[in-house]
Amino acid sequence: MSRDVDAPAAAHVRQDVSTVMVVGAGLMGSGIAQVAAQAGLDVVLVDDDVEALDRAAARIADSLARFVRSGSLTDDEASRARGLIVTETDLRAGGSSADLVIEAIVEKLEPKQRLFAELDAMCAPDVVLATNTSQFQIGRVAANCDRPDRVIGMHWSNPPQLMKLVELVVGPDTSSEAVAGAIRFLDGVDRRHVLCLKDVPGFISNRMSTALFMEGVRLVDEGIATAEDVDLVARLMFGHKMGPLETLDLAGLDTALLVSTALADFYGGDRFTPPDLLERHVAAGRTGRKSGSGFYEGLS
Ligand SMILES: CC(=O)CC(=O)SCCNC(=O)CCNC(=O)[C@H](O)C(C)(C)COP(=O)(O)OP(=O)(O)OC[C@H]1O[C@@H](n2cnc3c(N)ncnc32)[C@H](O)[C@@H]1OP(=O)(O)O
Ligand SMILES: NC(=O)C1=CN([C@@H]2O[C@H](COP(=O)(O)OP(=O)(O)OC[C@H]3O[C@@H](n4cnc5c(N)ncnc54)[C@H](O)[C@@H]3O)[C@@H](O)[C@H]2O)C=CC1
Repeated sequence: MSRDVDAPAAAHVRQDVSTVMVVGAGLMGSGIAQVAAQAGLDVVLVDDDVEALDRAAARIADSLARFVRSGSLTDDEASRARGLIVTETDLRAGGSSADLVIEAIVEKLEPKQRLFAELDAMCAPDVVLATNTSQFQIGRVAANCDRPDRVIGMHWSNPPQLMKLVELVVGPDTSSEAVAGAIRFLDGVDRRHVLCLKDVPGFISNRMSTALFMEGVRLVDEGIATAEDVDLVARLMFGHKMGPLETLDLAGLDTALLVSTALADFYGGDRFTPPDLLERHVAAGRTGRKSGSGFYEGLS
């Protein structure tokens, strides 16, 4: 097939990554930063909240120590990984040196769009900007960028340190070179990928999981089952490693509420609608492991 003479040539995309900037040092950003550092990459981990950076450093140290205890890492490997991560509150600290950026800030569209415009202005033109959004369409996240062909969804599973699957989401303008660069990076950090071929909210995984998670919450909210029994059905009948309510406590009820609300708004119907119980827990600050309680008590 001959190429349309008016079509712009595909922009060059940097394929070799030695420095990664991860923006957002919460549950996901800290885990992604750790995975990259364990693979020997330099990491600049940025958050606008200095306390979030302190919590991230503690979480990473704890996780590395667990890997040492289980024999998957030596002491030297753990301290090398820790030494490869620099924490910063200023985006510009990593903007000029990054070969790849992975955004993992709060699941709200405007802050993500603002951040992508800033990243677009400060990063080298051949750098891919990836978003770890749970459900926003990539075209919307990239709306204020001059490089939508170099923006991609890179949706990690929680906890990134343990989960091997990452979902790549192809936006309406994402180039095949950007997809190839993202795959090369994921291969290098020992992660498998799946490709979501259309830019739909929730992609593959969160259309599947949110429907299940919200149905689990609804069963509890309607007084039909306890959280324990809903989770036991998932574990023993379906063979899942964790039940839906345990997984929500792991992922963060606040993030899950943002995700389910956005999916319910987009798709309509009931399948993604957050039950009142989820809203009540979030309003009461019961956001799961990150706050110590959620569907279960005494979490850490
Ligand atoms: C919201 C979104 O957009 C999308 C999402 O991500 S939704 C969430 C998706 N994730 C899931 O569904 C997770 C489902 N759960 C699981 O796969 C597993 O339960 C799990 C991998 C999280 C933990 O595995 P497990 O066997 O159930 O738990 P557990 O026994 O506590 O841990 C197993 C080992 O990992 C270690 N471990 C646990 N967390 C760790 C961490 N953060 N870092 C390092 N090691 C860790 C433990 O110390 C333990 O080591 P030993 O075997 O040496 O004792
Ligand atoms: N929690 C989960 O299980 C999963 C979450 N995700 C997605 O990853 C992203 C992050 O989620 P979590 O880590 O759970 O959230 P979190 O709430 O733990 O962390 C978000 C961090 O981003 C920081 N932040 C917010 N705005 C910022 C900005 N403009 N610049 C720099 N830092 C900023 C906050 O201070 C906070 O530390 C969201 O898009 C979420 O939907 C994706 C997969 C799984």
